[in-house]
Amino acid sequence: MMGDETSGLSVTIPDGQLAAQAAPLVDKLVSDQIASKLAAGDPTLWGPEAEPEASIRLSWTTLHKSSRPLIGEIEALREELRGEGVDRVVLAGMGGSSLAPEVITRTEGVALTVLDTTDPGQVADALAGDLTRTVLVVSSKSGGTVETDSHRRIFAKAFGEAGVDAARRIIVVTDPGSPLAQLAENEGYRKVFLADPHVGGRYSALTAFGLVPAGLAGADVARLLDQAAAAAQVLGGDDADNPALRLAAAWGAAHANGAEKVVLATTDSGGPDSLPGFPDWAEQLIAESTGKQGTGLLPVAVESADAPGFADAGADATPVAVGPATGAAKIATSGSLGAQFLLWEFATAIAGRLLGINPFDQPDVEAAKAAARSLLDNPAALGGGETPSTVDGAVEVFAPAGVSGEGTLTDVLAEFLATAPEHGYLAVQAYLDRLDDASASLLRSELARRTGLQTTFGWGPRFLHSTGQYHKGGHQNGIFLQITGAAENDLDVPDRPYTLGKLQHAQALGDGQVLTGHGRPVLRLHLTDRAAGLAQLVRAIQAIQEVGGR
Ligand SMILES: O=P(O)(O)OC[C@H]1O[C@](O)(CO)[C@@H](O)[C@@H]1O
Repeated sequence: MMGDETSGLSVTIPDGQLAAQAAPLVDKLVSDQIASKLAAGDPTLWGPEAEPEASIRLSWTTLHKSSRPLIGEIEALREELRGEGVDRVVLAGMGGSSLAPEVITRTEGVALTVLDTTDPGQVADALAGDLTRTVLVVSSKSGGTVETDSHRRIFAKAFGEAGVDAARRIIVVTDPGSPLAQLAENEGYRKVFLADPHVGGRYSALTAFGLVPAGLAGADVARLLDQAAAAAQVLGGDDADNPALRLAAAWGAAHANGAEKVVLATTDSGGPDSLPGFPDWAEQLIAESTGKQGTGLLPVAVESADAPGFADAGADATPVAVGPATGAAKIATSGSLGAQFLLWEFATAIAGRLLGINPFDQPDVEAAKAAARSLLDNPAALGGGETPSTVDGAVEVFAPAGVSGEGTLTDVLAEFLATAPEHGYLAVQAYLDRLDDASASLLRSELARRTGLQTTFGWGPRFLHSTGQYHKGGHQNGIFLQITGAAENDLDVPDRPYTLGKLQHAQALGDGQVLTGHGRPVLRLHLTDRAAGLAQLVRAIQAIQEVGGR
């Protein structure tokens, strides 16, 4: 039964100029009946080339109905597990297989341990929790994602060592017929939830990928579907007030004016409509959907509406508030989480039409995976062959061509940052532990403030399944600061010829190679002591006086 949720959805465009530029685009979308056609699953909206993919990717518009039967199954399993004293949920999944459950559980204040990392320390911390009370949800649409498979192997072994029957503690979410579905059957895993294969990973928030881990952790996932159901009624309407048409048109108009970055901040922090972490989810949706063929929208998730990048956004960026329109916001969206999931999905798919790209493929993601694989196959290329151009304290410098990489860390950074083109961007990519090395994320605002560049921050390899597509496929005006760190205690991946630390290192070097192949500058800073190196890095950034005359 449906709840009595109203969508409460709205998109406001406080910037008068942007609103005026978006209005004719909205009118055109209305007269072309794009909203109703999208809601009805019309695969022709993105042109003939995109049609084959679109025809198997549009079931997300009706998940508020088709996912309903899942709720009872999830609740029954949750009760069964609780009855056995199992109340700690660990989720192994990358990108679309973990970002939605993370934002759902954060919004509801429910505990979920998310593993979307290859950092040995972070995985070891998750293993150190009480395994007798733990259930592992292994989520992978393709069933072949190396990070997720590694987590499964490591946990299966650890359960066994703790005297826990691993097969009873592993729940799988995957697509029908995937290698993981087969493996789960062979291993006798407790339960397999098969998701709708006609929904891509980044549109899968309301499929089993979003609902199972969040529901097992205790989130009210039925309410989420009620919220989406109320929103669906509004979002499928060919009406100039349709919030998805307004959002897509505003992005499209801004992009046409050279503002290809959308800066995302939640602005109702702690309030009744607070959606903590929503920008991290939206980041994948927007970047993987639109960042291709040299165009796209670069999402820049920032700390708050007061943060550099949002408060002082220049002509190349549009600040978007998730929540009330505060400060410099040029666009603001509000509504419940279930409603906003659907709003942003509709808006992103429609923006894809305005930008002339297929919003359902991710043509450049595979390149980094292949580069990492080939490095793992050739261990000599991974280990120690490179010589740093400089070592400053706990930081080894590996500079790109054209940057001397000499002098102090501050000199190196200033020289590197000066390579950014006007209205380019800086991507900070930290292959570290996002809990123990959390202070690394502070580098984003420090660098944005000093450079005036739109600056993204991503944990590696998590961002490879999110903004990674855009960095290779989108507007080619980024510069890349990679941070890697020594792994104090590495972890073996059972029955694999590599450790987690080696995999993490290969992922960083592999993605660096691919970016370099695209002609992008990549500076890698390797921290031989993580805490000391991070502290040193903050001080070095604070000492930067001037970057390329900015
Ligand atoms: O669910 P899977 O198949 O493990 O993939 C995880 C993520 O990896 C990507 O394919 C990109 O690498 C995403 O689109 C997806 O959400």
